[in-house]
Amino acid sequence: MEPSITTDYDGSAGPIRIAVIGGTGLQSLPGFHPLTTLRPSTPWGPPSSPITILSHPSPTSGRAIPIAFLSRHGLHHELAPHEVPSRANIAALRALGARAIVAFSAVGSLREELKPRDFLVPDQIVDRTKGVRPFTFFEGGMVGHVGFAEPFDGVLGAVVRRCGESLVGDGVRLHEEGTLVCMEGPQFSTRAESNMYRAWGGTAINMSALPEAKLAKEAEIAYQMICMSTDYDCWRGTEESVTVEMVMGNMKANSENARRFVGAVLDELSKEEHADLVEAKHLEGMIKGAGAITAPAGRSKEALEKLNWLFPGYFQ
Ligand SMILES: CSC[C@H]1O[C@H](OP(=O)(O)O)[C@H](O)[C@@H]1O
Ligand SMILES: Nc1ncnc2[nH]cnc12
Repeated sequence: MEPSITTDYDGSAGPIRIAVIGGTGLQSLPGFHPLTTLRPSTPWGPPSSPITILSHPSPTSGRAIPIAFLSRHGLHHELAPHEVPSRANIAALRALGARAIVAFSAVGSLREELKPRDFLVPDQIVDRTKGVRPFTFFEGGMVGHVGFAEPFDGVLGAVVRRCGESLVGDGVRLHEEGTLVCMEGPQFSTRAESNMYRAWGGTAINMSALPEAKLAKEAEIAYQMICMSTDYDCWRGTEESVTVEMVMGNMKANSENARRFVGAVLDELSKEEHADLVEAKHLEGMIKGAGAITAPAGRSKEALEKLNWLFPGYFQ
């Protein structure tokens, strides 16, 4: 099976290494110059949305760097969290060349100090999805086990955390660490659940970190989620529980900050000094060992075909 990316992108702006996944309220990246739009297909189906290739000028060399942008819930937020085709999303971005992904997410705050409109760069995840979402590339005759102790990429995370200065507004803060609880949804939590997540040490809650982060790990892609707090979920007895209007209202009101933050992160990642990071050189080949547990005699042709689409030449 050949990679079947329909590529109008002629590569003239150089290889695509950096991708942004937009979440709720961030279906596009206004203010960035679009070069082309791609409609890729993958062995796991089409991704959530067309992939826009944007041109971003490197602040150091002035060179235009191509950035891939994908909208997690579709162009019009038509995909529920459990319907997001995360395997296709990650596979399509990797096939395009992306090795560093910055993923945005609107989250509920589980901590007083994480105020609505504050940002959080989490370093841990607790999985509260229910096993209904496809969550691995390794199945059907090719078993693989990757380490997930660090669900986000530490090197990419360090770069993202340095960009907090780009945020403007009264008291808007960047919180540099925290545990993200990823629940199944689409219904929000009960108060008992919300209090339990707080007792577990959760900092914030969303419905999108998984399986996205797991699949990026399997795909040898440096991945960091950037969260914007939109509500206090339902644990605070004193005020109204989370609603969609609350989430969208805060996302909209703070969209300029989200855009500034992405811009600052892209500025930083476009610098020559991060060339190895955006190629994820530190992860290259990692999956070869992790996927070698199935002896050749037990490997199915179908599984090998799919995996070789994603990792050409890795597995025989
Ligand atoms: C509209 S509130 C719930 C919705 O918002 C978050 O989306 P995303 O992570 O894509 O920004 C959350 O995960 C839920 O999917
Ligand atoms: N309270 C909440 N729970 C789950 N996902 C969310 N996304 C934004 N707010 C949320």
